[in-house]
Amino acid sequence: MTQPENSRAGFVALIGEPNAGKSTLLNRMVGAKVSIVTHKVQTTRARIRGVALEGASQIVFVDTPGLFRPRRRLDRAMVAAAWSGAADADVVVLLIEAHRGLTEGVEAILEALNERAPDRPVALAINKIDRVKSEALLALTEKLNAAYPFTKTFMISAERGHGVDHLREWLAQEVPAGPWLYPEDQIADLPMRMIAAEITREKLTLRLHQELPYQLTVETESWEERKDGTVRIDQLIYVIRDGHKGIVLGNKGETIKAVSQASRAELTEFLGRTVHLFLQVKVRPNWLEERERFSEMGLDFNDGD
Ligand SMILES: Nc1nc2c(ncn2[C@@H]2O[C@H](COP(=O)(O)OP(=O)(O)OP(=O)(O)O)[C@@H](O)[C@H]2O)c(=O)[nH]1
Repeated sequence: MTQPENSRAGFVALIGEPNAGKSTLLNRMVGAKVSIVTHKVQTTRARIRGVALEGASQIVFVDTPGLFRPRRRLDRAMVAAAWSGAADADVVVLLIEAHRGLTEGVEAILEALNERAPDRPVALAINKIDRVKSEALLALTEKLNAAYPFTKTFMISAERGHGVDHLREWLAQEVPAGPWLYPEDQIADLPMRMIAAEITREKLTLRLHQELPYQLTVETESWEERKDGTVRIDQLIYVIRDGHKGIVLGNKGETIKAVSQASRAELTEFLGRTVHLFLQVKVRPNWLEERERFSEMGLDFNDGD
C-alpha cells in the first residue's frame, strides 16, 4: 500500500495505572503480530511501541510503563519516561479500570496531566467494562468528566475487543495531517527490532544502574536473517556525552562486552536460534530532538514540532 495523499500520522501515549490494560489495548490496536511478541517480554519495564494503520492514518502507540509512585531510581526514570511520552504525544489516552473507578492513583495522574500535558487532546478510555454494570459505568463517566475535561470518553474492553475500533478510528482523526512516520516495509519487523533494542537497553540499565543517566537509547540498525538459520543484529547505543561513552564501554571494553553477552544470550533464547550481536556506541548530543530517529525503540520521543 502506498502512502495516500491525505495521510496523517502522530504519536499516541497510552497512560494509566499498572494493570489498567495498556498492553492488552496496544496489542488489540496494533494487531495479532505484535501481541505475539510482546507477551514474551516484561512489558512493564519497556516502552513498547506499535504502529497501526487506520485508513490514511498511521498511529504510533507508546505503551508507557505503569504510572505509580516511584521509589527506586530506575522507577523514577521509567515514570519520567512515561510522562515525557504523555507530554510530547499528539494525543493522550488515559486508561482506567471500570471496576476500580476514580482511584487515588487516577487522581494523581489527572493532576499531573493538567500540569504536563495541557493543550493536548486527552481521551478517557474506561476499560474492563465487562466487569461492571452499565448503570455504574454512566455514573463513573460523569464523575471522571467532572474531574477532568476529557476530549472524549470511550468505554472499552481491551480483552474482548469491545469499543476498541471506535477508539482507533477517533485516534486516526486526531493525529496531525502529514506524512507517515514509518515506511510501510519497516512496520512488519518493527516489533522485533524494538524488542531487541529494549533487551539491550535493559542489560545496560542492569549493568550501569548507578552510573548511567537514562538519556540513552538503543536502536536496531539492521536485522539480517542468514541462510544458516542464524540472525545478525547490529545495534547502535546512543549517549549524549563523550563521558557517557566511556562509561558504557567500560575499562578495556569490559562493560560493553558483558552487556553484549547478556543481551545476545537473551535474544538467542527469545528467538530460539543463534544470534550474532554487534553493538556500537555513538555520541549524539541532540538525539532528544531528532525526530527522524523515532523509527526505533528508546527513550527518545516526538518533540511535537
Ligand atoms: N476483565 C478484563 N480484563 C482485562 C481487560 N483488559 C485487560 N485485562 C486484564 O488486565 C490485566 C492487566 O493487563 P495489561 O495489559 O498487562 O495491563 P498494563 O496496563 O499493560 O499493565 P502494566 O504493564 O503493569 O502497566 C491482564 O490480566 C489483562 O488480561 C478487559 O477488558 N477486561
